[in-house]
Amino acid sequence: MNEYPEALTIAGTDSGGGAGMMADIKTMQACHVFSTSVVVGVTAQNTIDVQRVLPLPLEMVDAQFKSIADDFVIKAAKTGALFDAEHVHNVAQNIQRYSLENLVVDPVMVAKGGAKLLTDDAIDTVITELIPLADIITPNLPEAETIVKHSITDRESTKRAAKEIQQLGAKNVVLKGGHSNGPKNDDYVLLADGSDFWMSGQHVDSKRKHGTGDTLSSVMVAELAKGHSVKMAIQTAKQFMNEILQHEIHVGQGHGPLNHWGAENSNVKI
Ligand SMILES: Nc1ncnc2c1ncn2[C@@H]1O[C@H](COP(=O)(O)OP(=O)(O)O)[C@@H](O)[C@H]1O
Ligand SMILES: Cc1ncc(COP(=O)(O)OP(=O)(O)O)c(N)n1
Repeated sequence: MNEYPEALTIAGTDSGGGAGMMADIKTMQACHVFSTSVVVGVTAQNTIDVQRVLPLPLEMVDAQFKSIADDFVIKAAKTGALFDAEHVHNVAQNIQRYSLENLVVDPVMVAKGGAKLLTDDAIDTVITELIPLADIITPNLPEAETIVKHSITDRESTKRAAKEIQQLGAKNVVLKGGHSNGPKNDDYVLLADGSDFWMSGQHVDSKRKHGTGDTLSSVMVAELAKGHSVKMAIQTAKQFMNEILQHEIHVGQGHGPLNHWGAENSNVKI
């Protein structure tokens, strides 16, 4: 009988199948990890835009956490879009109630099309309640700027921001460079022991990048669930991203989804 580690995504759905929880589940499947899910909210979304957002009642979120805790052995988990302060608070409480370990926090704020997936007044709750629980946090550049409340313009300010986010309580910080304007897509990593490094990625000029952040953080969750180190999980995630960006699929008319099969016959060890 095959055994697969069990992991959890706590996030919102994307009806278009490219981002959010759908990207998480597809990624973990590609990494040979079994993904369970707590749906925090539902979006009506496609590759063009987000048309509607509906956070679920808190008691339904609680019920899903309980269902999972009653049955599964969750080795690693991640958070994605959490929508508002009430839901961020609820999720932080449930993570502690069920002692979820190996937590990757993707502090999703805005979708690529510009739709808000976190209200402005929820930022403080993310900072005070969720970030301190994170084993790894994976902000993109605008999210990191919102958290540290200053702009990030170069490598020095990137490093300073990562340090500030670590001081808020996240053990390891991956500051993603996908929104930088340069020819490179380097991500900066600051580990719990204070060591740091840059992960490089050649810029891929593509419209089909919907769900990049979800996919990157989900590989980390999958690799942590297998028992790999934080450093290895982060490096594998970047290799996976670099690989699948080379293998576009043509779905939808707007910002198309990534190809989660794209690393199948590659050298990426998943
Ligand atoms: N055009 C691109 N070429 C290469 N790598 C990219 C590109 N866009 C994003 N990435 C990589 O994808 C991952 C997700 O980054 P980013 O797009 O910044 O996150 P988010 O989806 O949360 O905004 C990072 O590792 C980033 O470097
Ligand atoms: C429901 C939902 N969650 C998260 C996102 C954003 O995902 P991300 O990986 O940052 O991808 P882009 O939207 O930036 O392509 C989402 N859109 N929907």
